[in-house]
Amino acid sequence: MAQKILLINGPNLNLLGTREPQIYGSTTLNDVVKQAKIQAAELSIQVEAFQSNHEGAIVDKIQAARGEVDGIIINPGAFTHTSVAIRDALLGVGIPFVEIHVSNVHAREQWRRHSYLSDKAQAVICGLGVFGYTAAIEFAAKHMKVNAGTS
Ligand SMILES: O=C(O)[C@]1(O)C=C(c2cccc(Sc3ccccc3)c2)[C@@H](O)[C@H](O)C1
Repeated sequence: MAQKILLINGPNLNLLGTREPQIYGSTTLNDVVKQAKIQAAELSIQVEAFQSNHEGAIVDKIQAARGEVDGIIINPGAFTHTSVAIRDALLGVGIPFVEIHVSNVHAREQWRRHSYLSDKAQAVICGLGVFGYTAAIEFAAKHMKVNAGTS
């Protein structure tokens, strides 16, 4: 039974690879998603990718994933540090999730060190650059349960 993972990227990540390469690298989000899907397919995992600059759209996507996916990989971007709504949506649907950050948020501004999600995440990956997405897919393949609703 193939696993299905929802990959969510938050605000401004559509600009990944186009600006601030010294912090976020030069790989575009499109390339990250392409690579994630190739890697996942080799692990018999289907990846659905979603990016939005809007908090409510991310909440709606998480709610719609209930019973549909076995796990969520989320880079919330700036919403990491602000969004109780995304926290509540993730807790509400009960889908295990991995929080990922391209940069090492703990080596940056103080305010980036707080996440509204980390204490509820299965894992938090940060500072690995876009390899963090690769690591997250590998983790998901091994640790995210197959949801009965996705048979
Ligand atoms: O490191 C991350 O992946 C992070 O989640 C990603 C972020 C992020 C995502 C996209 C853009 C930007 S800032 C930016 C804006 C335009 C062009 C390039 C970078 C920050 C930060 O808001 C977070 O604090 C950290």
